[in-house]
Amino acid sequence: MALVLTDDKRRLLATTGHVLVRGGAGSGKTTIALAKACVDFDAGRLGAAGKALFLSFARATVARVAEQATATIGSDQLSRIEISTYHGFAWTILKSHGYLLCAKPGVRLLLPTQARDRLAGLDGAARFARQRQLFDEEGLVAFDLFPTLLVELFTRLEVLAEAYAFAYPLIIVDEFQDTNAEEWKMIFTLGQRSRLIALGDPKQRIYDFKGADPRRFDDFLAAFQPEPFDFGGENNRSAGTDIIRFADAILDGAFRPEPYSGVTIDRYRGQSLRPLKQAMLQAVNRYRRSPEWSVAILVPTNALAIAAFDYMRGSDHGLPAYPAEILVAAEGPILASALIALLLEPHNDPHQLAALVLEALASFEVGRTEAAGSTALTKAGRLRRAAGQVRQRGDAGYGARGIPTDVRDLVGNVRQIVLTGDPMSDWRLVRAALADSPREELQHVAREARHLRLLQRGAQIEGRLAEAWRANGAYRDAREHLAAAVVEDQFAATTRPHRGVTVMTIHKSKGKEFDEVIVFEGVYQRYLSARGGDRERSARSNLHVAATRAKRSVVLMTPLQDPCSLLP
Ligand SMILES: Nc1ncnc2c1ncn2[C@@H]1O[C@H](COP(=O)(O)OP(=O)(O)OP(=O)(O)O)[C@@H](O)[C@H]1O
Repeated sequence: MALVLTDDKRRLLATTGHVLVRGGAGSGKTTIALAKACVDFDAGRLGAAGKALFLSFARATVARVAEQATATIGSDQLSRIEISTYHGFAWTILKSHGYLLCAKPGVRLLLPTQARDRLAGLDGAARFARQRQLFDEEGLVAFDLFPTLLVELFTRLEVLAEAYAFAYPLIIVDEFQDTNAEEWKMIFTLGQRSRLIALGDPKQRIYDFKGADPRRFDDFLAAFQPEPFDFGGENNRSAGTDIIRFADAILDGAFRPEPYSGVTIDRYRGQSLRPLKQAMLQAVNRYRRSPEWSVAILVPTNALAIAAFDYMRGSDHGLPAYPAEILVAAEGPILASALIALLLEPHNDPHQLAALVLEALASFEVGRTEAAGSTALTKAGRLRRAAGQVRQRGDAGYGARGIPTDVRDLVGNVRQIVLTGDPMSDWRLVRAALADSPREELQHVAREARHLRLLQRGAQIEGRLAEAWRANGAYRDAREHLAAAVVEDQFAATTRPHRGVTVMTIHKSKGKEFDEVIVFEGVYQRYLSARGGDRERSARSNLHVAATRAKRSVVLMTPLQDPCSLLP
């Protein structure tokens, strides 16, 4: 790619202080920031050993940026640019120095699945207080606590802050519009010693519910007096189309009467996913002969993403199976897999195992969705009490019927299984035992566990289990092995950029780009959940982000029987 430089972009490359870059989707913010890092390196502004640090939220964004960088930047320059997620960067520091802030000799990550369990039912200040308590007393670090702890560490240990500033004299903060108050404090702290380049697009703010705030740009201007740049409507991603014009019109509803090139609105009939699959197959057909291409299916909810993914890969509805990939929050599958791992481990006492299964079921109930409702919390409480009964009273603790007795039967059946030492087939045997249970809750676990492949670490988990078997002739510590692989997965610096067809939620698509984007809503899983106020603003921003991911064309699908009112 030959870099096209406007006068403004040239001026940016020559700055020596803090910089704020605003600009629409695809206006080239990421690209110019990387070019700036190279210019600073060449001009000796990074010092003898300093690097430019590029911080982003999503791992796939990082992957795309890295790939882009590799294609356009020399290897000596590239070695002086470090690309990471905000979380990955903070964790690198906290895992080695976090213990200095708490009473424990070391710190451990509180995985999102565990966090959902241990923080269930808590909101706002109460949730934060509990996270703090888990850190202070147990050395457990929740993701939400990362920025706060990093600020504390750098404030108390100036020498550490100095060392990191020496290593990273230039820090580029991407997707600045979506930073919350704690993340902003972290950026503020980093900016006391390093030069900052903040990149953001107010129109792409889609994390209000996690504390993103429209005033963030003013905060930055006031705190750092950066040189401001605005690349406004420059469009490098979908040049030659009207995609950006259309996406901007989604924000205020002011659509023009003429059609928008590159944009199709498809009001589909019926309630099934068939029209979506047909649209996907048509898109694939258009790109079949290109060596590399990407099509994204973007949907409003996690559940719809999983349903669409299964539908794309299945063929029982008469359309050919297509090998799509998926990108969703994997908490449900991870918790389900933890339960299978537990059943794979050697246990002498069946009652102890049954109690652990009941507790794992409780964790699954509260942790598989983003925020557990009161029914799930009550049910989990009941399961935990049942686990206590079984532990205390053995056989007499199961009661006459209900989940505990089905768990007892499950444990009995699993103990009959002769494990082979081949992790994949043993895993499937245990999963089948769950699927065969008459109890819906246990069948649900089996269904969720099928989606463990959503995690990039399947092969690694298998390798670790195989090693455990070789060493012990049993899957000792299977849960630990699974957890270790999940931790690595959380911070895997570069997942590959997407090729072929990928299904994901709109939120997951932030910062990415694809040749073609199909945005789809079901009859019940809607883009817009309620008219007016914040809900409507956020639905408009989501659709804006979704549409602007496309390089060549975007198809927006909505049910004919009740079309989305935000579309023209
Ligand atoms: N100056 C430029 N010259 C040529 N191509 C460019 C230039 N800037 C960006 N591009 C291309 O345009 C596309 C979008 O650029 P980039 O990802 O930097 O935009 P962005 O503003 O960061 O987008 P978003 O906010 O949507 O993440 C990329 O494919 C990139 O290679």
